[in-house]
Amino acid sequence: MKFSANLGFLWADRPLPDAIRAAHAAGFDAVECHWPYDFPAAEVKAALEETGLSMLGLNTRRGDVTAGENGLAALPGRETEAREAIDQSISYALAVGANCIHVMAGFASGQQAHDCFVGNLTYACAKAAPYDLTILIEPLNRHDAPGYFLTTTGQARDIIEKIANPILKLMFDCYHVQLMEGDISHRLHDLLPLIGHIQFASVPDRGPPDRGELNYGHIFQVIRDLGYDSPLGAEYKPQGMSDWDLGWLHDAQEL
Ligand SMILES: O=C(O)C(=O)[C@@H](O)CO
Ligand SMILES: [Mg+2]
Repeated sequence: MKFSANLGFLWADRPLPDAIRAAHAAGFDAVECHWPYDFPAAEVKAALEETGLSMLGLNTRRGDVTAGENGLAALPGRETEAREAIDQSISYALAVGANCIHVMAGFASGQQAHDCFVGNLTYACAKAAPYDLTILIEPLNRHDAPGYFLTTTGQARDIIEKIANPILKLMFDCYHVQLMEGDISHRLHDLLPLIGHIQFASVPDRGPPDRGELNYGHIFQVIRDLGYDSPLGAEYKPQGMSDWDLGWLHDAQEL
């Protein structure tokens, strides 16, 4: 199996080009990031070319982070900013050769927020379609992101089916799904046609996948047996030296 290092959490203390080099040295097959915009795309692209890794995905910017914002796309009245963020993410993705853009919804609720999110995602799909990019939406769990608009795979499925554009897909983050809904194996099976990317971390501490309440040895085999062969995103937060032991990676790459 193949694995992507999420550089929003792994080697996050380094400039993004150096984090890409570290992921390559550690044996990852690909990388992905959160918000790369502070780093010149040319430097990121050069590090990708030097290592041979591809950048799987990046997120739209969150808005006013100092005010606690976590995305703009479901915020009624903020459509102009949300669409600028989408445009920015597409430009950056094209500059570095990234495949997927995660359009972040933000903290909101209700029908107006739903309609706003659908409108902005429809815009994102129309803008991304000529470039063979995938637009992702990701349910986040209520412990880490209380008040976030998108929280369950059912809600994401409804939105994806309503927009009905094949480039709009689900980011299935096993960590968030376990915290909100559980039943990971059945959900992976049922949602497979809608899934554009899979991420993972231990539950509940968001550490490496070789501990916690989920058995990733089993889940990785379920994913493999489903015929899903894209790299899986290691999106976890190492907290101590032992969390940098990547034995799990080399074992899972043999599956
Ligand atoms: O938190 C996650 O999970 C992510 O995948 C981020 O990109 C969004 O906050
Ligand atoms: Mg995630």
